Amino acid sequence: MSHLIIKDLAYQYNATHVLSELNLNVEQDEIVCLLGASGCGKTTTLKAIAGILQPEQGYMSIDSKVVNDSGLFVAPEKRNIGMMFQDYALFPHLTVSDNIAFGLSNMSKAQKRERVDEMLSLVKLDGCAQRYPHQLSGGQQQRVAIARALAYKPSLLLLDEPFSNIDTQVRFELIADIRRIIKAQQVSAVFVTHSKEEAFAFADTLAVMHGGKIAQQGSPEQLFSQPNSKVVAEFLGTGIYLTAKVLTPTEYETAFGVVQSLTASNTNCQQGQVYIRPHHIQLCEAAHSDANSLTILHRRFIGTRYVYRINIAGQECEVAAEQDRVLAVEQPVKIKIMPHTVNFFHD
Ligand SMILES: Nc1ncnc2c1ncn2[C@@H]1O[C@H](COP(=O)(O)OP(=O)(O)OP(=O)(O)O)[C@@H](O)[C@H]1O
Repeated sequence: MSHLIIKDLAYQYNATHVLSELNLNVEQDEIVCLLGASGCGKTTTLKAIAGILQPEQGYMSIDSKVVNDSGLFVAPEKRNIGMMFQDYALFPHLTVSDNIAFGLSNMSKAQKRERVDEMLSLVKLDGCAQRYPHQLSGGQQQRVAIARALAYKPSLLLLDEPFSNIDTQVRFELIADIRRIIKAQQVSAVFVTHSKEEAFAFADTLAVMHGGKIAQQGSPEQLFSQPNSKVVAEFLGTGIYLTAKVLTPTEYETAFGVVQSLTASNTNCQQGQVYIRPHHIQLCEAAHSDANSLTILHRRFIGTRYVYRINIAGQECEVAAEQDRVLAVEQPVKIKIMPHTVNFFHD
């Protein structure tokens, strides 16, 4: 049985539908990331889960307890949810220790101290109990925020862009740490970001939102290699579309040769488009310029190698060259599409 179940959720702001027919499942101990373009409804979904917003319709249960249904709405404070937001939201006038203890009611002083010490050790801030938030780095403040959110053992944790204020250099270290902390506490979590890199690093499962719904939910690998729509394919990474004719379940004819797929498609369509990601395209030198060759528009050094900007079928993309060869701008080149699990979308 899933820990969080959302069925057919709808919400509107001032008669504008923001969420409609939204379905989402979060398993016990699972971290699900809501991912999507700005304004697609991620924060609204979190607020609906928290009970800060009352949905127009829909069913929702948390840990087998129904919190939303027709004629039923459970108040936020009765949902046993922990929250963590991008701006830390720590109380500036309280010490780290008092911030963590803030939500702990119905506990003796000794129990509170024990729980705070346990949380400080979990987030590796043992020596910082008496400091104030302004005496901590951004990453340390987020560790306090997660300690506070987890201190009263919530049933579900909601995180809204918790890493967006953190310096890029330490961000991925913090992401790995907070993931470890959440896993150690065996709590289910819903995390919101617009960064797919953060989503890949933090979540077990991604749920890509589009048009107020979940367009697809699955593992990062599944969504990246088998997107169910162009929206999901494009959101998870750049690529180009090539007009394609289905020759066999594993072969697609394009203007750049036959593209081999490593998995068989079960489409009945003959005609459509294949979405090719840059890392499946290889550039090779062309002896001379002809109708089938392309031209390098720009060359960029990225530390370990060069990437080249070319225009393929009217779409610009950056691709790597064969082996370690260095190619020149305006040099004629050909492309080779490597065999891979091809994403085919019918017309
Ligand atoms: N209080 C509000 N009143 C009216 N419209 C709102 C309100 N809050 C959000 N919206 C609108 O609802 C839509 C969804 O907003 P939401 O904040 O959920 O998106 P989001 O996916 O979290 O975006 P972002 O990634 O930019 O934070 C947007 O079009 C937004 O302008």
